[in-house]
Amino acid sequence: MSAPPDKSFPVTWEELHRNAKALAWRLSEMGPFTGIAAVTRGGLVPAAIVARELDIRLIDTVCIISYDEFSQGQLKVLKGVAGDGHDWLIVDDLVDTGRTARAVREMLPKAHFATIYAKPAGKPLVDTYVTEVSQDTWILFPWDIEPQFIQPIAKRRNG
Ligand SMILES: O=P(O)(O)OC[C@H]1O[C@H](OP(=O)(O)OP(=O)(O)O)[C@H](O)[C@@H]1O
Ligand SMILES: O=c1[nH]c(=O)c2nc[nH]c2[nH]1
Ligand SMILES: [Mg+2]
Repeated sequence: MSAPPDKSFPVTWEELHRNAKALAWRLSEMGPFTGIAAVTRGGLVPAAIVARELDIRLIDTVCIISYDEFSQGQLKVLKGVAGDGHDWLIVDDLVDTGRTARAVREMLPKAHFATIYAKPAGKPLVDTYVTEVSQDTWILFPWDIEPQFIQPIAKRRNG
């Protein structure tokens, strides 16, 4: 198991819900969208929230493996979506290096690509996002974490 980057950005379920709704508000001024392609697995929860807000019932998945915990591995596409993405919305939780977004965009070039979080390297690949996070920060999603004791910052600094 590789270690997480030093800087982390933990996200609670409430924050995620709020930010996914903020994304839906922005997207509600665009479209309308025929359906949503959720990029698994991280895009599944945001896609469910956006689908509920925009009353979209047609949901498909683009299934991609890119990271093994914190390290980027070989990109593997397990499943795509038919068509060129015209009038479709792609939803993922975040763009980091942009490698996943690039691969999905090649599959569905006409779709609108939306994420909740964007790091600078991936930002140009996204049409709509809510929050920018610095490149050296790891976003910790609520499904990947649980509450536990953590050292005060001063003690962490002194080794
Ligand atoms: O911009 P990139 O550097 O390509 O990184 C972004 C992608 O990495 C994560 O997926 P991951 O491969 O970890 O799979 P998961 O969604 O199943 O957690 C995240 O959900 C994005 O899909
Ligand atoms: O949970 C995650 N947090 C991140 O910051 C990230 N970047 C790529 N893949 C990621 N997964
Ligand atoms: Mg993902």
